[in-house]
Amino acid sequence: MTNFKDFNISEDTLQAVMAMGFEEATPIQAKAIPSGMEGKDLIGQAQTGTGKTTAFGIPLVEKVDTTSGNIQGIILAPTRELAVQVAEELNRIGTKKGIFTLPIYGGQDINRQIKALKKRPQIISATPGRLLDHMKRRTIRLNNIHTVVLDEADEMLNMGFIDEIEEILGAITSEHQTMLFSATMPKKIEALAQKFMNNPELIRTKSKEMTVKNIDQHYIDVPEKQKFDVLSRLLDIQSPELAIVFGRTKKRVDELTEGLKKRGYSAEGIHGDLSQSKRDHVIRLFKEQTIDIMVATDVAARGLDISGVTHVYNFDIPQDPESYVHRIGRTGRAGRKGLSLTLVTPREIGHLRAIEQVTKTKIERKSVPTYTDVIEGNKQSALDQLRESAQQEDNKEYKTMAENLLNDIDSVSLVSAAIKLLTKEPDRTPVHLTSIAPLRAKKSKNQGNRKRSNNRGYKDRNNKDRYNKDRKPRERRYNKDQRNKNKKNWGGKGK
Ligand SMILES: Nc1ncnc2c1ncn2[C@@H]1O[C@H](COP(=O)(O)OP(=O)(O)OP(=O)(O)O)[C@@H](O)[C@H]1O
Ligand SMILES: [Mg+2]
Repeated sequence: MTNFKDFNISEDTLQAVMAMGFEEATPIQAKAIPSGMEGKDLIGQAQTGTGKTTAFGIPLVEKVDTTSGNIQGIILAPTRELAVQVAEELNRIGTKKGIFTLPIYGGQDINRQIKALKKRPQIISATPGRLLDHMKRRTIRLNNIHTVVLDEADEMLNMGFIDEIEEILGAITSEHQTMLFSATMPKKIEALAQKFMNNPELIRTKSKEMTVKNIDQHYIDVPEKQKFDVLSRLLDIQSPELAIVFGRTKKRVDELTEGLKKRGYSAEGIHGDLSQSKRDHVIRLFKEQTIDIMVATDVAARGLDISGVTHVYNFDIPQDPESYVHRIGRTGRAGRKGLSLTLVTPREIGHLRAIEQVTKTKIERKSVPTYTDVIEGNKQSALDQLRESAQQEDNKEYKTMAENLLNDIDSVSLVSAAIKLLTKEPDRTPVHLTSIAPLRAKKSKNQGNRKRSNNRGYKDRNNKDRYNKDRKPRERRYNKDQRNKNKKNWGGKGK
């Protein structure tokens, strides 16, 4: 066990970290903070949700010269939301020292960013494209950089950001420390490390599996055409507090979101074709728990730390094991429990096995929940609801009516009728999704090098806002209490 006091860090930073509620350092923090503070180049790999941000955040903040208003540290992140989140965490760590981290990302008005830059941030947390834009306009200069962090380094390569990254790293001529962090470090990272790092120390936390143990991982073998009904049933039975549903393409995410709304769930979608304001709005609704379900492409697979996500559903099996690891890693963070469920069509079983092999995890098979399972669940919910209500004191005004009724009808018949009335019928509103082809298993060594593909939802162009911003999410058909029960077999999270 390592306490933050054991690191040789300033009182200000120590206090800031205490205020964040951290007591002990996580294993990656215990290893990476001392090396990082020595100024070594390092590659840090640790499972999702284990505190990598603070692992690089503390050494970075500690190195900043507070008497200077120059930009001294750069963090590169693959998505805008992650750049923002990392900046927020760095601002918490640096608050006592008075260190300001500014997020810089595409989709936000560049003039607004130029204005914010006048406040002299010492650290920038950026997506590569927009940072380059500022470098070209000379609104950001990198001549005083002493620390560079690549968060989710492998994903930035996957997304085809290699040219941008090389251009940015090549432009930093001052002596600097470079740190790479991710839960997955495929081999292709080595080339980047060799080119831009100085004898990097490889820091890995010991564990056989690539995924955290506190996520129960399941899959269901189901034909493509039945997937949506199965997802609806799972949502009814498991009644997740907060769930992310991953779909393969932007179109898929749009269709899934509409389908879920049609059936009365409170869901919103997020992908790279939406305007930044819409993306921000959806993330906010989800964080505030105004909506229960966020439907997303892989744009939300990496790094996002939203507390309270209990369930991750892979409506479509992820493209590769790395994507699987990161997607399911949106739950089970900071030691909490989580559940993931992947829908796999019969021809994709080989692909699932490949994921199991690379991640060294066993994904447990579950059978397709039946319509009867849902009804049984709803009956149980109705019963629990009745029981709870009966125990409350505020039913007095109904007592005379009840007594009169009981004079005419026997009590068993009466209670049976009440349960029947309270039992919700599952919503079977027809929903049509465009079919997509199954994914084929591929060897892990051929993975990666994906071009920045339209399907993965990262492109900044075509920012169409397909949703009416003012439209409120529809009320979910079942209230949470009703759906909270009967999840023993399904690992639901009742309150
Ligand atoms: N020492 C600690 N004690 C308790 N909680 C911590 C500690 N360090 C970080 N956390 C919390 O753990 C959560 C996950 O941290 P973080 O987002 O840095 O994980 P990560 O390893 O970067 O995950 P990912 O691979 O998904 O990006 C955050 O909510 C963070 O505040
Ligand atoms: Mg992270």
